[in-house]
Amino acid sequence: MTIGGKEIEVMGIISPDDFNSGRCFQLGGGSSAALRSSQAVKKCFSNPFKSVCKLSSKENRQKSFQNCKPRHDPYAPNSLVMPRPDNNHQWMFSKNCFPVVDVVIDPHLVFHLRPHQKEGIIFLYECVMGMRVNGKCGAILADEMGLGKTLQCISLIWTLQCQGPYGGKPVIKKTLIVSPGSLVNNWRKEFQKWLGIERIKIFTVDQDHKVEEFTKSPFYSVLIISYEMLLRSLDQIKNIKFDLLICDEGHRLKNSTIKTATALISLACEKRIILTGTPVQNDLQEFFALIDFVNPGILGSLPSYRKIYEEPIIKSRQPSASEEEKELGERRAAELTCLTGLFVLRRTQEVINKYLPPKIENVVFCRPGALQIELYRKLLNSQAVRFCLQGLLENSSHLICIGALKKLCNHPCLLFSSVKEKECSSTWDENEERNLYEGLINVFPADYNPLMFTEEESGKLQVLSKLLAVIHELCPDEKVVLVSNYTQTLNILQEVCKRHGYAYTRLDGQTQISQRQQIVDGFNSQYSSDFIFLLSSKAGGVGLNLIGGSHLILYDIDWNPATDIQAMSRVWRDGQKHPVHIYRLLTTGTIEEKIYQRQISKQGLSGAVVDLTKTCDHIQFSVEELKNLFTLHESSHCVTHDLLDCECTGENHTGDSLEKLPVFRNCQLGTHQQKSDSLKPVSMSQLKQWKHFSGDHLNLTDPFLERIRENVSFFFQNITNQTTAI
Ligand SMILES: Nc1ncnc2c1ncn2[C@@H]1O[C@H](COP(=O)(O)OP(=O)(O)OP(=O)(O)O)[C@@H](O)[C@H]1O
Ligand SMILES: [Mg+2]
Repeated sequence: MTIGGKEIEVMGIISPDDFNSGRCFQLGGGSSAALRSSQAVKKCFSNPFKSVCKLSSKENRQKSFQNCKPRHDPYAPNSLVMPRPDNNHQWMFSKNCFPVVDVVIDPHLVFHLRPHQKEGIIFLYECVMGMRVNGKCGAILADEMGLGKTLQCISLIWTLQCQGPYGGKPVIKKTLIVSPGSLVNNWRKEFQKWLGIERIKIFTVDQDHKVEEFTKSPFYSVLIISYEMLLRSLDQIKNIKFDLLICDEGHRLKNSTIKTATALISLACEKRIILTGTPVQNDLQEFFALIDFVNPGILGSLPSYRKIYEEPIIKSRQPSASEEEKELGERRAAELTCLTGLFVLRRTQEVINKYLPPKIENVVFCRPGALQIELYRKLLNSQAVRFCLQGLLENSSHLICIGALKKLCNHPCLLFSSVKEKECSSTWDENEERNLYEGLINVFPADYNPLMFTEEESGKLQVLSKLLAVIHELCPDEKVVLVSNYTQTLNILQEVCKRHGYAYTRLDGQTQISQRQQIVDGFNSQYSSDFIFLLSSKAGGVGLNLIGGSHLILYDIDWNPATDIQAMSRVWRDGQKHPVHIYRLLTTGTIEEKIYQRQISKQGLSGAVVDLTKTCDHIQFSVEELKNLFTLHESSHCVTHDLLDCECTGENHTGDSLEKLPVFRNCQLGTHQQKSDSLKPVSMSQLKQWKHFSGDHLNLTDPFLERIRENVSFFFQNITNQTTAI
């Protein structure tokens, strides 16, 4: 037949089943199962006599086979033995027909491993050995935060470096680990923690230790480098033959056009592992980039992936989708999950809950101070806000208004400084900030000095100050991690520490990368005298272990729930000895409550909001939404509670424990594989199940909350691992 001027010949018929699942489009046109190495494999022709001839001397052959013993006893109790390769794998990879030898994880490591880590190591081993997907050696380990992805990788590296299934010959010689700058030394520490300093020689790149040193020395087998440094040393790195590449916090590779991604893609190494605590399936395009990075070509080209998977899946989710479209989308999503599930592994925090102490999570609604309320009203009445609500201003002007309100919630002195700064700026006259700040200065006392700020001026600061005092008094051995998104706010918090004489340490974007681990270690050490760790969530939210602290206070809220949840996970981790107390401070009735509601409502969960790189700039607001954002609720104890349709009057509503309720993730691949996922914020209905009470409630059993109740209008509380709660 002729279609569009082209002559077409029908060569065969695709079964509806193969078409609907999308299998007919995959490599070789077979089923996805054909990708598994256990199925028929293609192997380039090689001379079948070559290897036999080489070993033709019986003596030689026997000699070399005699040495082929497992490095550790596979039959010892509790031994962790890797799966043996099947016949096809042996046919593909066994050089010189060496006998198959058991690969056994070092018992020294096995002793420490949690069950999920043992499974994870087997999974990684099978992936990088090409035993799960024929001819592909990549994996994504997307376990939630704190599950010990580092230890799983270290176990893999140590094993592959000393052992292999064919004649016991090591599989890898050199490994490249790329991580965010602040985690480079954490990797070094973890290597030392689990393997000591003798077993494996690792090299970390920094200002004083250049890649050349690694290249010249035969001792080192592992190179750890930050993403930034990698770009600078790419030429040298390209000249080194790495056998294994690990990208920590690798979700940053989700955009294949950014420099770091193109640099890493250009490396020849085919055994590639991405580590990330962030769910990877929230955006189908980004998902493709990550999958294509670890296993290039497995999903075909980007245009064909779009046509076969992305478009039908997205179409099927539209309310207007026909039954047929829905069915096709679901089948394609199922096929994609099935295919990628072979080399993507994600376990949730629940698997380590039982090893962790109780976690007491509080959302604390702080009453704003009088000056805050007055300034808030003034800002809402400004011309800039009014123009925003009429849709009259430029696209981004609402962001300026939101920024000002958020600053005010943290402390009025921050707003004062911004106004003063702008007054001096040359662009002030044309700037819409002028419309926003007009007349604001008059609300401040005439002699207002931002450096002499008081705690009473900010509801949250007052609560914070009391909270620190009660922790210091009741738990003198315990420490606090104090988190903010803003350096300026951290300055204020630091000043509060100084005024009260609390010893503190600080990590923010300006902290030298080389010093970061030292600061973290200092704080975690039992000998440290620091009481407070001031942390910028943008600089240190991901990957850090701050188990020295058992109280974590989130001073401000981010649009992106993932930023907050990442920060909150820094203390409730393996190794934590004390019950963990988390306090999330919000100013009652203000924009902070609105942002919180957005985090936990359906709307906030749409799209890829659980992605750390997404900021407020990505959010589109309708005029209706802006109206809601720019409203101050002065008479409510808690607007969030008002929205819950809860019948209680704030009289200690003891909800069910959150643990009983499933928490669902927002996964673009559909509902069929949704699982509990703690990176996703609680939903409105789950929050309703939390214990909650107004600040006026009489019987507060929590001594910490008791001390701050005067400035608090409402609390929500949830305890995880309550059975062991102290
Ligand atoms: N089996 C174990 N026993 C005791 N401690 C462990 C074990 N596994 C990991 N840890 C410790 O738990 C902490 C968290 O581990 P790690 O930093 O590897 O988490 P992660 O999965 O990379 O989390 P994130 O996504 O936040 O980076 C580390 O201090 C690590 O030493
Ligand atoms: Mg990590």
